[in-house]
Amino acid sequence: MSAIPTVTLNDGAWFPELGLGTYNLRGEEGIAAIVSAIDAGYRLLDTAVNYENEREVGEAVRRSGAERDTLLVTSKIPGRHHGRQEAVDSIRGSLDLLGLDRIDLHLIHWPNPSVGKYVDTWRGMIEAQQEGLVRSIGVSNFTEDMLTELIEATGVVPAVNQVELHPYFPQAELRAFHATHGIRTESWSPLARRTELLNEQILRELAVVHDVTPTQVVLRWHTQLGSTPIPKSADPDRQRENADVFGFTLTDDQVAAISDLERGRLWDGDPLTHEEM
Ligand SMILES: NC(=O)C1=CN([C@@H]2O[C@H](COP(=O)(O)OP(=O)(O)OC[C@H]3O[C@@H](n4cnc5c(N)ncnc54)[C@H](OP(=O)(O)O)[C@@H]3O)[C@@H](O)[C@H]2O)C=CC1
Ligand SMILES: O=C(O)C(=O)[C@@H](O)[C@H](O)C(=O)CO
Repeated sequence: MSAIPTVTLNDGAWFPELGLGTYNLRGEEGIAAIVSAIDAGYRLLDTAVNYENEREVGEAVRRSGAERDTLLVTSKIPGRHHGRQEAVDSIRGSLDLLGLDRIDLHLIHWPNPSVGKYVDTWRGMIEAQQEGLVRSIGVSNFTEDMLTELIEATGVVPAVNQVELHPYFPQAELRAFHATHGIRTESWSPLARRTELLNEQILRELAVVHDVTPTQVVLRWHTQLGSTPIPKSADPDRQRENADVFGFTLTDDQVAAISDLERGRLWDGDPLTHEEM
């Protein structure tokens, strides 16, 4: 397997083209799963206050023996920590749990528009970045209008927007907006949480054409769209399979055929209404 390639974010930081989701990876089993992913070559680890596993992620970083600067840890501010000072305090809390002296990428987990504090939260993130608590700052589940509001209010463009994105919900318009503004797209639930997606006929056919698995076809589709997928797997074999997607290339027609699976969001994840405290 070749190394996972990287891109450069709008703040100059490096960022992998594929990472590991860690939702539900907890306890000793969770630590072992994260260490096995690092051993397999993963460099980007995605956690959040609300996953209640920041301690495990930090422990996995230490146990892996990998040089700290070769790893990139992402965490996220939950809705109940929205507000300028609350955001800085939340980041300090994440640093304590992780046991790290820096978070590489910090995101606002959900905009929670009914609370009306995401711009203040963003100002707190900017302060935390200036203090050196976090290297890069970004958001998750933000719409074009919300991104525009942050940029107009502060002049600081989020480095990343992590959103629901998979072949059933390719998010073409939002990705185009990101491209225009230099925001890196990151795909959550990139495998659509192993729903019926992996049995789709087109994915099975393309897997045969490229001598890979349907999962690898999906993950390559993400990277060719210019988005960083963060598949979660607790299984070392599936982790290796998921990271080994840079040795083949889908044609433009094949990318388009996968995008044709579009049918919309799969869960209650509309940023205009979803409240995640
Ligand atoms: N910002 C946000 O609001 C959100 C962020 N996220 C982030 O995105 C990450 C990924 O999303 P998630 O919802 O976990 O869903 P994924 O789309 O990554 O799917 C995970 C599921 O797929 C299975 N799986 C993984 N690899 C394979 C494979 N090669 N073959 C077959 N099955 C496989 C896993 O099982 P197994 O472990 O047994 O391999 C697990 O059941 C999360 O862990 C989290 O970090 C997720 C939701 C929202
Ligand atoms: O896993 C996450 O990061 C989440 O935010 C999830 O709770 C996500 O919001 C979800 O499952 C939406 O239905």
